[in-house]
Amino acid sequence: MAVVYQALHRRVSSLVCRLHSTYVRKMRYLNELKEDDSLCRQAQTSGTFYLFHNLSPFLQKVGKKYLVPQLSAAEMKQILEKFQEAEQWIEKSVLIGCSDEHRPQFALDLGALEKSAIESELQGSFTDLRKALFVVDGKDSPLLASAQSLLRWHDSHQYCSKTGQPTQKNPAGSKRVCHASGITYYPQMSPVVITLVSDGSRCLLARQPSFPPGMYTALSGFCDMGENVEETVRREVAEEVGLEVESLRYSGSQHWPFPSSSLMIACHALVGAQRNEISIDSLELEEARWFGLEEIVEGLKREPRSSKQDDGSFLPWFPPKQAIAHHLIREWVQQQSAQTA
Ligand SMILES: NC(=O)c1ccc[n+]([C@@H]2O[C@H](COP(=O)([O-])OP(=O)(O)OC[C@H]3O[C@@H](n4cnc5c(N)ncnc54)[C@H](O)[C@@H]3O)[C@@H](O)[C@H]2O)c1
Ligand SMILES: [Mg+2]
Repeated sequence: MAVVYQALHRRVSSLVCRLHSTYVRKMRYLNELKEDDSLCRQAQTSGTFYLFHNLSPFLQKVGKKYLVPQLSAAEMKQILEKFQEAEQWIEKSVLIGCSDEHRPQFALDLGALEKSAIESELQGSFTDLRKALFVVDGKDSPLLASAQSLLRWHDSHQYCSKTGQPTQKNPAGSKRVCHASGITYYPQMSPVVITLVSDGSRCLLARQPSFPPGMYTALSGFCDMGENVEETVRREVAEEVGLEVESLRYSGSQHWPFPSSSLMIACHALVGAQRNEISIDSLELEEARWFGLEEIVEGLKREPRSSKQDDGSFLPWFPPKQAIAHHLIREWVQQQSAQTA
């Protein structure tokens, strides 16, 4: 009876869904896959798979382009049959999206297999995510970033933190359950604010000692428990550069996979033009300083490689367009240019 009811429910849902836009249908379908384990198991057999090896995504270089191949379940089966360690591989996959035609997309980490053997079988290479995000087509970057974050979360949540017993993932990978304690764990992200501080005519960028030479970016910091976004912005700016924010404006947000999974919340903040003396927290920052419009415009044109000078020093350059810091800096340029026009 339950099976008949479920089938009927799906049929009614699909009829209702046809009345909705492609986007709404897609989101409803993905949600169903997360909630309905048998539907998700079926979907695995008709889905496509993005591959990772110890969290590095699989890429194929074709000419000058780096492609992110998606393999069908049949192709996966054919390849993985050759590897003993790959038994029950499909159960380890996690749902990461679906095409407009409702072909589900999964991600799978093949870290249990020998990397070079699987690379030669697949004719491509597993590439560090920090490199991969910046060489693949723009539409593939967010997918790789969120897939890696989800795979990382599963890898580090295999045991219940209360009982120490193994946790089990659902087929979609949208949660893990400890059957001993009954606790359900959901994938987690850390909220982080990123703030471009301006004093009205200049903006403030900083460097941490671990940054590549010459790179400056906006101030960032993890939200503390109980804080709202405004409080984190004010605290981080006070802690890191000793300034008091007078007003702030939300700009946008981005999922960021480094060092694990963060939700970057980007804001513009204003400090008083008379109260703009920087005093840096030298435990976190190596340098922080004000940049004028011209210097920012020049810096945006520069690439890391072209920033090195003959004497070995580096001219300032800023994060690439894949990072939300880049958009904050561009927005500031537009705003300043409009003011001075
Ligand atoms: N996408 C972008 O444009 C962009 C730009 C700048 C920074 N970021 C990201 O923002 C993140 C945070 O910036 P930050 O390093 O200046 O933060 P931060 O100023 O809060 O300092 C980091 C320190 O905070 C502590 N901390 C508190 N909660 C933490 C948590 N949940 N996870 C890890 N550490 C925690 C740790 O001691 C850590 O060393 C960085 O990891 C970086 O990857 C992204
Ligand atoms: Mg910081």
